Amino acid sequence: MSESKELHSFDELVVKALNDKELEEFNRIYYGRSCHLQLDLQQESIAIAEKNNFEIAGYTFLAKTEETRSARTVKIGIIQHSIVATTDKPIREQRTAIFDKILRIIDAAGNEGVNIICLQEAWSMPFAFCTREKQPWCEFSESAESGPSTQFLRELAIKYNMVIISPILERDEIHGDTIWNTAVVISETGKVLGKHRKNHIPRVGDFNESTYYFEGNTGHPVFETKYGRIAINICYGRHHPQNWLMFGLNGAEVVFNPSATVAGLSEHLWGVEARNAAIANSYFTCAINRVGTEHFSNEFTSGDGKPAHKDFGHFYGSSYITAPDGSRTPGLSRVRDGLLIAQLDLNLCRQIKDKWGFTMTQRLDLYAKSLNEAVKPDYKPQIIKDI
Ligand SMILES: NC(=O)NCCC(=O)O
Repeated sequence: MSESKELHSFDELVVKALNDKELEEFNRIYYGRSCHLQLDLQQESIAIAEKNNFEIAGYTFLAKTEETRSARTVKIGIIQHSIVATTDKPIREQRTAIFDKILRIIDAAGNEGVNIICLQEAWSMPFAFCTREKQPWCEFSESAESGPSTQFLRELAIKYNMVIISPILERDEIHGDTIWNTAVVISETGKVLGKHRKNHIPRVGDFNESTYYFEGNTGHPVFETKYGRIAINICYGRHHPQNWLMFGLNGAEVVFNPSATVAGLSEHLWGVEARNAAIANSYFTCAINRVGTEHFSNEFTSGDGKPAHKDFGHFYGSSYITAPDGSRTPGLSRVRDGLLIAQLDLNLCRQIKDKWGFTMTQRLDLYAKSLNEAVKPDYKPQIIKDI
């Protein structure tokens, strides 16, 4: 299906199909709130979005007023975008074209006073891992501490007093020139606060990422920023509840899920996993997917019986944000670049822990013991047979 024939947006489909009363019921049952609380956006931001052809949307999540704690209001931004130059162009040209696009979107976010922003997985390059070719794609890899993406974003972080999460293809020159799929956290002072390397690497369909990099070795770090405690669960890690759990155990209040995933594979899972993680762990989650179809010069196959092809399929965008109570924003478009902003009160995390008690009742001690047994070579699964 060509891009123009792609469904524009799941939410648009629903809004078109339902009358006002039905839509209110749909929103209540499906999104956990009868109407979405819109965030008033500045005219200037809307103008930047129109001029540069990206969608901009903003929503609010409220928490109860507490007597002993003041509200901890923070504005979160997530960005989905397509690549700009074709994948046969020189690397610097491809990267600079993406930087130019992202600059405009971050300008709009800065204008909105966004405090923390996250880009999509491997945002500064095409998602070329489907090809299994090492050249030229490995050349997009860069130092997390001082590479072109970090240098570019560091200036914007300072300019807008914004924490920026930059998921890139990392080259670790100190440790054997190894390549990693890494999210770099840049603080509002422009300092690299730290990084997290993708824990779970897919081996499904055209996602041939294990050809390029290995499972991450950075554990489950939570970054204590000026605006709140944040973590990053990179793409395929969202299928693993334990990965989400560990970020929660380390105290995350917002977990970002920068992703790259395609329509044929995962779209029916997309609305479920990050949302479920928010519910199970009483934190906010931000699911971010890239958008568009990326074409490559040489055809490839992935041992899945599909005929050889030159594109990955359609990255369906649809980025969204979920609160700890399970309510969520509508998704961004399936076909357009977009900036989604949410104003949240982080106090909601503890309020939901108090209400539902999931962190209290999760029986970590029980599971720690059971898992310890289950990984032993002589483990006998606990099955009771009717014999
Ligand atoms: N980038 C990535 O990990 N994609 C895997 C496919 C999926 O998780 O939907």
